[in-house]
Amino acid sequence: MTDYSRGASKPSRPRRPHPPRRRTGPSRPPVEDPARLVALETLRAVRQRDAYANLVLPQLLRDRRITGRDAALATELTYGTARARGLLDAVIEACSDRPLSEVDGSALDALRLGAYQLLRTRVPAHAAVASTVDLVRAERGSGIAGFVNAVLRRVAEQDEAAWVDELAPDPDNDPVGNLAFSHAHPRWIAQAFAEALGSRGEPLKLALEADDARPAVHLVARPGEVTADELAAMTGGDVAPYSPYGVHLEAGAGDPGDLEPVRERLATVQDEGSQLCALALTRAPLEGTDDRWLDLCAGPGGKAALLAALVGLEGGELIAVEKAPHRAELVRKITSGLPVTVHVADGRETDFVEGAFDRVLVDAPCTGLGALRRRPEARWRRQPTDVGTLTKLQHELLTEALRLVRPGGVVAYVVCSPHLSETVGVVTDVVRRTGAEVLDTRELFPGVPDLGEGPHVQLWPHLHGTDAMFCAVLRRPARALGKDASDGV
Ligand SMILES: C[S@@+](CC[C@H](N)C(=O)[O-])C[C@H]1O[C@@H](n2cnc3c(N)ncnc32)[C@H](O)[C@@H]1O
Repeated sequence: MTDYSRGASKPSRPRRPHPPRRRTGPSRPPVEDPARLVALETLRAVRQRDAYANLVLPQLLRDRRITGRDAALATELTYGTARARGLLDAVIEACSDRPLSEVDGSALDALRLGAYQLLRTRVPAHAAVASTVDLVRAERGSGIAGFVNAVLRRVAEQDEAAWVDELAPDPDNDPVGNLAFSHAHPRWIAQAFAEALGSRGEPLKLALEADDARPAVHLVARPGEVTADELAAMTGGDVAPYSPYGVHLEAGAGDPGDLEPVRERLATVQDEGSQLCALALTRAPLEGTDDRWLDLCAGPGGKAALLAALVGLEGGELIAVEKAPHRAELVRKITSGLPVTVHVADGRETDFVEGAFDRVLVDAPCTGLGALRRRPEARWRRQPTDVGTLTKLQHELLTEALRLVRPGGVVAYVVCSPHLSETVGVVTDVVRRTGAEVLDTRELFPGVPDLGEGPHVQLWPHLHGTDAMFCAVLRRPARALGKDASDGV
């Protein structure tokens, strides 16, 4: 039974709270709860200035020298709250006497943080409520604190499953809506997953569940510098199941940037799915020259570093193109010492001559729906209207890649999204326009199970433990490209 110690009375539906008031009384001692304070500040930055939680939080932790258990708690609370926002908001609204749009922004941040602890952590209910209310009181005074207290007490009356039963769409009438609600995904994203999986049942449930869990950190060992076995021994991680260069660290194992092999640039953080897609490009059989590779959308450079290390072992070179100057700088940094030339340019309008490259990677800008585990607030920020703009750019970049690769050369088209418009839709249309040959990409993912009917590869967190990366490998035919090839879309 919920413990309402700290002298609180039985929870009841909140009455209309007082308007925000400036504190006028004697100043209160600062709240000694560094983990929840940085969580709250990060959630505020996400709400107020569209910040990225996974950039703001690590910086705050460093600035305040928060480490160990406090850092782990702050990370769990911040990312968990940001991920579950839609579900939390529905419960908060059901417990409040007003629509969320009328709730003070900082009260809403605190309510989300408190509701997350109540519904999705083992923090005792009284501690979740009291610690959240204390933070609000210290910052905003007792009027808003009273409102937050009252709402959280109502939230605490039921567990997550009971709230889902009460508030989620009926599973018989709207199975996708029901799963979306209970796994804290916007409906349109759950629908996109359902279409890619061909399922509104168990596979969709497993995919959403995996997408809602905290992901393990994956490292990639730099080829020629260290093996995956050595890297695993150095970091205490496990050798990855599919990538010969991959190592998995335990979820929440601390900041991987602090690990010696990462500091020494023997390894970098990279999802195993990304490693496999970059490797698929290198594994496609090729006749003739094979020493000039192109990465057409290179920033921040994870795949460029892996490709450059591999082509460098054979005496070749990688050309990396990136449109955003600051991201091109990141590519320069991560690939320094490797045979790479970085160009700041639009990949659709480079100066390269037609057919200049043997292999080309198009790791195209995308919705990122396949990496929602790693970008906690992204699912609530992305809009269905983003898809159309991106697919146009994806078409144009893939078409240009097929022009820049030599006849007989190969292009890997990769997106971190399972959305069919960004994946099969783009590839099918470009293949139709250009006459490019579609390779059975599954053969370029040796040892990886559950790759479906092909010819393209769609990875999934629940099947492969990777981000939901899509990869299609195409070959430029020896004859001229289709007449529409240079028209784009
Ligand atoms: C999915 S990210 C690439 C990730 C990268 N390959 C890696 O593994 O680190 C897509 C990149 O394409 C860049 N980009 C967007 N539009 C572009 C364009 N027209 N030409 C070249 N790069 C572009 C974005 O700035 C972004 O850095």
